[in-house]
Amino acid sequence: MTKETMTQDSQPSSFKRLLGYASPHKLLFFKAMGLLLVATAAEMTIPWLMKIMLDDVIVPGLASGNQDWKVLGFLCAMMLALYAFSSSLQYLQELSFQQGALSVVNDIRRKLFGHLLKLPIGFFDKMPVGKVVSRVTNDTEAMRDLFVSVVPTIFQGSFRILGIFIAIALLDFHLMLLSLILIPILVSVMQLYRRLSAPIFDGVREHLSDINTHISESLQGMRLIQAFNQQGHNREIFEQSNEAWRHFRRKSVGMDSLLLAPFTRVLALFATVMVVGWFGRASWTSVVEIGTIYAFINYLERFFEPFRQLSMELSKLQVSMVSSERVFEVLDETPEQEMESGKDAHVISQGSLAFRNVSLSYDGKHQALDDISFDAPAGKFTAIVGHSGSGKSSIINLLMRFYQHQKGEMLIDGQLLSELPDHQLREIFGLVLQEPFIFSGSLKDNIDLANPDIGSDKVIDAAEQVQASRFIERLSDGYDHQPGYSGQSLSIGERQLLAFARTMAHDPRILLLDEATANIDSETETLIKQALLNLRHGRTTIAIAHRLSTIRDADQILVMEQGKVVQRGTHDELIAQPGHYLDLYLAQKMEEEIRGEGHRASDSDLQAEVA
Ligand SMILES: Nc1ncnc2c1ncn2[C@@H]1O[C@H](COP(=O)(O)OP(=O)(O)OP(=O)(O)O)[C@@H](O)[C@H]1O
Repeated sequence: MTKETMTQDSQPSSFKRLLGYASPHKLLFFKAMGLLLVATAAEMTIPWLMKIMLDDVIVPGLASGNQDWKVLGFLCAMMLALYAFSSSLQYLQELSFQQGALSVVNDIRRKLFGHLLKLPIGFFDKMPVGKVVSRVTNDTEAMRDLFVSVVPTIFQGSFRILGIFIAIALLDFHLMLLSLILIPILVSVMQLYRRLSAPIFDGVREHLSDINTHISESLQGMRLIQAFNQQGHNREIFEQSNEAWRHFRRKSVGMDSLLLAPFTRVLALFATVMVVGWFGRASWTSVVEIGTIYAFINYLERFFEPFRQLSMELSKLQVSMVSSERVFEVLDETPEQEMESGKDAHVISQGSLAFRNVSLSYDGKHQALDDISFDAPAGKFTAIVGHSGSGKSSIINLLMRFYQHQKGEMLIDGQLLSELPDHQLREIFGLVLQEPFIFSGSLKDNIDLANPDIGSDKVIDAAEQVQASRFIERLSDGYDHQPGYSGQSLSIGERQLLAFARTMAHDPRILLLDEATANIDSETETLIKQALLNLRHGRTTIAIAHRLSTIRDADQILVMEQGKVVQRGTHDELIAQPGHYLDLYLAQKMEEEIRGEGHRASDSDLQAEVA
């Protein structure tokens, strides 16, 4: 199915679905529609009063030379009062529609964000941050228009058209029948507009979201852009997206002004000619009252007004339908298969882990993990090393249930890991990422993560145990310090220590560490090493290690290569045999020597150790 046909076919169901979101606020919408009906009825009565004033008061008064000023004044006052009444109700109905629409958008945004939080990590691999942001903000905002202007206009327009037909029928039934031919013509043009404009509006939204993606990526990578002198290149990419957006937007404006507005004007002219012709023919046989002609022309003008308004709303309708589809597309993504939170937690007393013939492929083609088996005994330190892309992080991804493996099984204390409810799984594992993420909020907020079981004492205790308290207490506002967006006011080492404190405070049974590769000064490095020792104490630990110097004390080291475990043993065992580990070890030693860090192991030490 092409995108175009998909957009066409899915619109009615999106429309229905969107209306479904209005149902919790139906009272507000019914109130708004009631007000709109009364306001429109009051407004529609004005030409009829005018007809009465002309035909029954003014014309007879002119003929008899005796105007009835009292009735004339009364009718004028009635018309003014009706006009004021209808205008006030119009204001109130707009207010109610706006309130209803804001509530609907609020509900959709809440649902969308809640849904995003449950989506598997794989979804975010496919969809860039900017696009996701665009769906939660711009697209939901565009959906608001549907309730604020499209639905009220359709409703009011239909009511007006019906009222006008009744009024015209009362004035001249045959002419009403003749006017009916205008309806299928107008409806067909609107259909044509809908078909032609859907892909154009889709293009507008798509390019807008490309612009957002590009802006958000550039802002996140601003340091790199400036450091690599990429400003010009970035501006070019941005200008391309912006130009593409302008192209589609211009097309959409062209559609509005070319197709709809002139067409309704031509049709209105044709209708006026038809009416004049009709009355011209009628006046040969009967005397037509001037008020009737006035009312007729007035109603006929009003007849085109709803179509003109509807045609203007059609573009908004298209935008909101396209936006709704984009929002529903995200809502229809299957959330991570959630193990029921009510399900009984398993008893995990030891925290031993085992992989049995586990395989994982992210894309169905390339094996990231290929038939992996190992045991990580309770309370012991298991380190994983290997070249970049060998599959180290994939092991952590599977344990945290960020991705689903295709073969094999993972066990925790001899029970299937897949049977553990989500909430228990995430409590058991403490994850420390290579690049610690710092949320906006205070240092305390970043340690307790709003967990009600973690009080201030526990926060301070955790920070002390991993030695983060040293830098925190040096700050004038201590634990209340706001480290800024992504923790920018903290050094890399401080961010690491803060992440350790966070994990320590949550007291997990099993630690999953992705060791930081960033260069930190030797004082911070010593601090971090000590903090890690404290953090690992009494916990099963699986650590991805990039620097072999940090894993000499590991109880076992798994060496990975192209998704397989190719060697396993302790540091001493592994450097005593040829293989990947020894190669890695020698390469790193050499690198340290070259960087002048060889004071820890001179050439002769190295050779002695290897021998
Ligand atoms: N989200 C993903 N989608 C598709 N492929 C992925 C994804 N994550 C990793 N891969 C691929 O799976 C393989 C193993 O990646 P993994 O991240 O586990 O390696 P790693 O040893 O941790 O590498 P590094 O040390 O560079 O972090 C690589 O070929 C990688 O390109």
